[in-house]
Amino acid sequence: MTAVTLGPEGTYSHRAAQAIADADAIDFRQSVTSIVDAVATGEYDRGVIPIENSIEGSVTESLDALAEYDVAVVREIVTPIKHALLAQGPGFETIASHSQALAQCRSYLEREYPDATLEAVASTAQGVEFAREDPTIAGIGHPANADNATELEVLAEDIQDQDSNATRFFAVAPAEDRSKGGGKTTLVVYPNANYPGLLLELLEPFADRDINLTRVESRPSGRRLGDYVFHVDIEAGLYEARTNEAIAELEELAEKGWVRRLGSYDLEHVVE
Ligand SMILES: O=C(O)C(=O)C[C@]1(C(=O)O)C=C[C@@H](O)C=C1
Repeated sequence: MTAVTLGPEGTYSHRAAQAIADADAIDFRQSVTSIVDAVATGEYDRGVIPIENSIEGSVTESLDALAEYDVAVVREIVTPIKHALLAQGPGFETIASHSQALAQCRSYLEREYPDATLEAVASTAQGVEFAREDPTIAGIGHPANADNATELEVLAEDIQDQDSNATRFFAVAPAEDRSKGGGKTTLVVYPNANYPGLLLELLEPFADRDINLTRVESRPSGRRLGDYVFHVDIEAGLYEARTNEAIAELEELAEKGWVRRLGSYDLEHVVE
């Protein structure tokens, strides 16, 4: 199986991807959208993208790509995120990392490096690569990025603002690999409507059947201000009658828009 994820080598996405693919069968792209695109077109069997972080919340580019492309979600992977500060030495002026990582270390950076320039780059490993090439740049990423790299020092470890920092990833697959088996299901709903109680009505079919929601996110539809697409994760599989009944009701409520079943899947924790 070939997989594609956010590169270069050494990103957290890369670490998560190793839960579903052999290390030598993983390729890299520079953005989440290009990963989802490469899976939707069948270029890869699987893609691994970050969805949500326990400190910083949704990875909005991923949600928007899931709403735009016809792909399946086939696995959820949760990993702890332990950030280190990596540089050639203490004389750096700029700290480069993924915007999510910079945000997850906000308090540490304000306290320890209030004068440093923060630069958002495509991924944590990309920032570390810049630090490897330039002594005025430090990167934030997994400490293993410094292994076998004589030019890089780990200046500080565990710099994230909460010890419990963790990120949830989805393994995405071509639409035909969509599965009904698994304890969770992801749906994307575009009601194309706006009236008092709409969101309450959309969620009631699940409450009525005792189906627990584990995530509800709204994203702008991009069509007009105040018009939303909802991302809903439920603790039930598409193999269950109650799930299909709830979705049938949801489809009636969203008759002017659409409901997409991204598939059912199981959760995997990656410890390191
Ligand atoms: O830059 C990386 O290492 C990534 O895999 C991306 C990403 C993210 O988008 O949230 C993944 C996990 C961490 O939360 C920080 C960054």
